[in-house]
Order: sequence, then C-alpha cells, then structure tokens
Amino acid sequence: MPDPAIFLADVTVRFAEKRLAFDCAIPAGAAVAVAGPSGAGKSTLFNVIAGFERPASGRVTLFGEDMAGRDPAERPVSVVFQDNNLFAHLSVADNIGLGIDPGLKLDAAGRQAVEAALARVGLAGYGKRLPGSLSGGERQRVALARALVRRRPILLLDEPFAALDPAMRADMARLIAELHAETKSTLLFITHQPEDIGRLAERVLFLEAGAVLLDTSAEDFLARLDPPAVAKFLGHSGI
Ligand SMILES: Nc1ncnc2c1ncn2[C@@H]1O[C@H](COP(=O)(O)OP(=O)(O)OP(=O)(O)O)[C@@H](O)[C@H]1O
Repeated sequence: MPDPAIFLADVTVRFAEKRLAFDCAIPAGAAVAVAGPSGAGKSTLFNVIAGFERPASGRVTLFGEDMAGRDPAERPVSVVFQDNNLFAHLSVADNIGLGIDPGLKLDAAGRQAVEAALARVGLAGYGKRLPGSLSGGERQRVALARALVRRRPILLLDEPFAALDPAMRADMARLIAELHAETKSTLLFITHQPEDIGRLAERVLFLEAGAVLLDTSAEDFLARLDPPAVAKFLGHSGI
C-alpha cells in the first residue's frame, strides 16, 4: 500500500475553550469534500495540514513524511483561502507569479508558466488587470492559477464556491474537477452544499464538534439518513 497523501494520527488542537481531535487517512489523488456544521473544525483541519496551526499532540504525516517542525512553505501543500488572498495593489500576473517566487523575480519560463496558468483557468489576457477590477469568480480563478503554478501535490480549497452564483458554482466545479484530473493532486475542499459533493468529491470527511464523525465515499454519504448532523446537512432534518 502506498503512503496516504494525508495521515493524521491522534492529532489534537487546543484553543482556550475547545479541544479538537483529528484522525484520518486520505489516499493520494483523492478528491475529498470536507463538510460539517459551523464551528466543527473544518478550517482548523486545513490549518493543521498546511502547518498554520501546530497541534498540541499527535502526528501529521504527508506522503509518509512527518511534518513536525515544518513551516507551511516547506510542506507539499497549497491553500486557496476563502477570501482568495490576492494582493490588491499587484497585477493579476504578479499575484500568480508570487506562487513561483515570493520575490517576483521570474525568468522567461516563469512568466510563461503564469500565462499558461491564466489561460488554463479561462483568464488569458487578464494578466495586467488589478484584482479589484475582476468579479468574485474571476478572482477565485486567479487564486486557483496561483495554486496551479506552485505545483504542490496537495491542494486545499476553503469554500471555493461560497461567493459564486449557481451557474458559476457549476463552472468552477467543472474547472476544479478538470484541474484535479490533469494534475493528479490530492484535493480537499470545504463546502456547505451537498450538490458540490455530487459534482466533485469521491470521498467526504464530515466533521462535528471538533472531530471526524464520518469518512466515507461520496455515494454513501449522499444516500445517508443518519447520523442526525449528516441528515441535517443533506436537508433531511424532518425525517
Ligand atoms: N484561533 C482560535 N482561537 C480560539 N478558538 C478558535 C480559533 N480558531 C478556531 N477556534 C474555534 O475552534 C472551533 C472550530 O473552528 P473552525 O474555524 O475550524 O470551524 P469551521 O468548521 O471551519 O467553521 P465555519 O464553517 O463556521 O467556518 C470553533 O469553535 C472556533 O471558535
């Protein structure tokens, strides 16, 4: 058996009033939806994997390597945050270029990679624009393009569909599914919508009250009538 892309063993995170505990094994190349009620720990799980949150105990292993003491920049992980983290004063091309070199010293190959990523997310010709002149969906695509040029094998998307209208959600899901197939990365995305799971996920990690309540196939998840938190998420709360 190859090492899982992501392996969390007895990981605990302590906040003043809270203790969260994560155990999970995510196979390389999977597309996984991370769902659960507000406050369940979805963002914290991402922060633990990416290295922004240090666990109080337990082990985080990515592709068989223990991540203890490794800063976010040294991990095989890209994160696209919900607010997509673009720098307002930098052009779209420079925002993407930051994914290649934080000092923005790009050679010809680097500039070409930026152009290719822009084209891949459907934004050819947008390089000189500023993020403020783009729609929410376009800004999400720029953030995705920046993640693409980083070429990290694990991609974490924090609510990639949250700011999008229904038609744009479907387009974005299609684009992410295509990129996932092309890059063969391990994809985790946080969502509050069952339809995103149907469109994009092979597996679902469902969190409740700071722990993994369910780790199952998308097919099994979407057909479930229990436990209650899952039923509520799926809109079966009256059953
Ligand atoms: N830095 C922090 N300090 C104290 N408590 C925190 C901190 N970060 C998160 N928490 C708490 O930990 C719990 C999990 O938070 P988290 O943001 O991971 O949940 P979530 O599932 O992503 O929620 P949402 O869907 O609302 O974004 C919450 O109760 C939250 O208040």
